[in-house]
Amino acid sequence: MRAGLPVARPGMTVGLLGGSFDPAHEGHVHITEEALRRFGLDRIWWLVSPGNPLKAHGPAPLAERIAGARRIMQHPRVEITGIEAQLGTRMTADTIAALQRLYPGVRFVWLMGADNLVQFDRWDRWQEIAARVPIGVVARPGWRMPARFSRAARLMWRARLPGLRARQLARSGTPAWVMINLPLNKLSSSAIRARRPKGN
Ligand SMILES: Nc1ncnc2c1ncn2[C@@H]1O[C@H](COP(=O)(O)OP(=O)(O)OP(=O)(O)O)[C@@H](O)[C@H]1O
Ligand SMILES: O=C(O)c1ccc[n+]([C@@H]2O[C@H](COP(=O)([O-])O)[C@@H](O)[C@H]2O)c1
Repeated sequence: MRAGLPVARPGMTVGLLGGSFDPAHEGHVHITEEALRRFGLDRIWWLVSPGNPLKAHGPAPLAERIAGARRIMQHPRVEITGIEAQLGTRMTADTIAALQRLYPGVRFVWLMGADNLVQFDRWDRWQEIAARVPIGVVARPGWRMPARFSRAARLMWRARLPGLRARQLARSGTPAWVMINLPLNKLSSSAIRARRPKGN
């Protein structure tokens, strides 16, 4: 195990929530707590990303975003990490491949809000991601239907599990994905940034 990386034993189920977290907010906390429970995960690791490859403008400095995430998300089974910066990966497919090499026997699940499923087919090697790990999608206000009818969802339709089987997701063969409905939370980082006084 590389120094500074979180610990996980073979057999454990670990959800990965990647994001800019610029800044982290209660919506992230809410989906994390729900995902732990609804997908029956042992751990969730937040992967605070060096920067979304599809976004033109870089986010706030990584250390600042990690510190903000640690202030808001405090849970014994949740770890806030800068794994992608540590591993030198930027594309999710590379991050997952590296984690699977580093943690043999750990069952990873990729977590995302429904808005991310809508653009998932534009991610680098997205089908490789779906072949590597099951995917847990959580509903987000305004995005449930666009996600359901997205290109990625259509192409992966046969791999979809019904919501009632969400707890089996981590132990399912791939490709497998499920979209769960939660009490919705309207918060977003962009709305928080838009409310900030200019220059902050
Ligand atoms: N309120 C929410 N409900 C459901 N999913 C959410 C919510 N907020 C964030 N997510 C999900 O959390 C992950 C990380 O989100 P991210 O850091 O991009 O925050 P964001 O609020 O979506 O930011 P931005 O508004 O800048 O796009 C993504 O998969 C996103 O879909
Ligand atoms: O690998 C890709 O091509 C890719 C394209 C867009 C987004 N992602 C990942 O999706 C996660 C959510 O990104 P964001 O910026 O919407 O918070 C984050 O982990 C990004 O690295 C990954």
